[in-house]
Amino acid sequence: MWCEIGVCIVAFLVIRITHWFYTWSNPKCDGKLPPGSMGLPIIGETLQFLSPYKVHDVAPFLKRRLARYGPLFRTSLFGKKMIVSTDPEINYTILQRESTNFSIWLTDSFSEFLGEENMLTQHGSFHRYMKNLILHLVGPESLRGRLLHQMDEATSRHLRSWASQGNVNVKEGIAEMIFESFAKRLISYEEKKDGKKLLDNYKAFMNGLISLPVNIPGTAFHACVQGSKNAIKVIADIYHERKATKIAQNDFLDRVIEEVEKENAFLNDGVAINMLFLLLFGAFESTSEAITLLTKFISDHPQVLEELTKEHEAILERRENHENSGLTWEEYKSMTFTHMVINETVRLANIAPVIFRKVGKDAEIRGYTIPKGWIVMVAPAVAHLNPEKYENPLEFNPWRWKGQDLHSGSKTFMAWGSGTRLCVGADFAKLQIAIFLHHFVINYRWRVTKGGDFIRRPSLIFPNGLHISIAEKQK
Ligand code: HEM
Repeated sequence: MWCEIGVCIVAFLVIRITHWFYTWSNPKCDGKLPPGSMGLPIIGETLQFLSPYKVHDVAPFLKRRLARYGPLFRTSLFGKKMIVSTDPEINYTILQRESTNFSIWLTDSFSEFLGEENMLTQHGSFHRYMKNLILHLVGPESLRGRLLHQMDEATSRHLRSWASQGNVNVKEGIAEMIFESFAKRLISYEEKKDGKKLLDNYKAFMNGLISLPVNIPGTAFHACVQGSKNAIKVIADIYHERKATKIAQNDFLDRVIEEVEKENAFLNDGVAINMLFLLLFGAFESTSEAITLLTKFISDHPQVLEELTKEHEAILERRENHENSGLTWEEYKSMTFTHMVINETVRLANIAPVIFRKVGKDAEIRGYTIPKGWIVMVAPAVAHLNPEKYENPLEFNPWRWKGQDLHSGSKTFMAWGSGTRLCVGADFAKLQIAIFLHHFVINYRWRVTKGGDFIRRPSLIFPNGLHISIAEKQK
């Protein structure tokens, strides 16, 4: 009898598990789902998606499914049901329809600590208000005014210090440089003086940002959550102290507190602190990745370095007072080849290789249903590396941008995003890259000594940094 009961239990379990597998693999939908595979229950195809590769090419995960299912397919990643779009038209439509059908979605690592009160998940008038507020910090007016001068001074000072050391890891050196000047401008934080390890906590946060959401000590996800909590705590302490003491520091935090204290204020303490945290993260990590990759590219392509040097030396020659005057906005705007190099770098870097949106209501696209509650993963990197749009797409060739509009995106160039969520820091990042190049190519001799290899998961990682030897040019 026990034996029969045992057989019944096993049979029951087999049926339940088979049923579970079946319903997982064939999700219900009022319409026709795009083709694809949901992978294993819960983990879906996350491990395949995160498996590292070493070329600036379309991720093998996407390539294989694109070949098998076409540009729109279903899968499951990070425990969520997903539709992946690699098609530029569909990507564009989805990113334009933010707030109506497709709202922003953050991986569990992000939302775990940001909660509901964060600027990224805001919509409509509140989102527009936040964007305008941030533009006071990094918009063209601010860049043309104080920031250009501050960034110019900080960059030239850091490069001099690199040269006095003789060697530097560009990835770390640039990240520290941008972190230092941006944290100062944002909340008057100085790592050396305040010593609260804000930068280290950011690094822990970034390392686990795209990882399986397993919050157990020892996992990247756990370190990520801890790092973000610690970083937010440092920022919150600075915020509350400033609010209590009311001692103005002439930084962005003064402005934020002014907004919070307005009658009927849009902004509250929680959103303000999260915004400061996100801005500092956005500012230094992405821009330092772009500059590191760019340094590697120009080291591998001497003719690009030569053309850049010509452009920047010509700027100096046109200046009336060579020695003392810093870079001007007009000079920056005249850097046509530099902007071609920046576009080519961000096209290949694919710093944001995928962008996520949550589906608010069922949508029909090309005869398929994108069901409410699912996540859409837009992959602009596929268009950036499409040979039909970019000849020899894996080649670093800034000249391909000649004669093209260098300052706006398109369906096949979305390195800065598209639609209402277009990167608010794009002008800041481009200016920082241009200022770096200006000093780097005019004043220094340098060569790569170590590192420069990268992996993608699919975000860009430099496991060994990029080390250069550097010395001032003899004039
Ligand atoms: C090379 C550098 C950078 C790249 C490639 C980049 C790329 C992007 C992309 C693709 C988006 C759109 C995300 C989406 O649609 O969900 C975005 C949004 C954003 N970026 Fe950047 N970014 C860079 C630098 C910066 C900098 C320097 C800052 C801050 C100073 C910044 C702040 C932001 C913010 C706050 C958003 C959200 C905008 C919104 O929700 O409306 N980014 N960025």
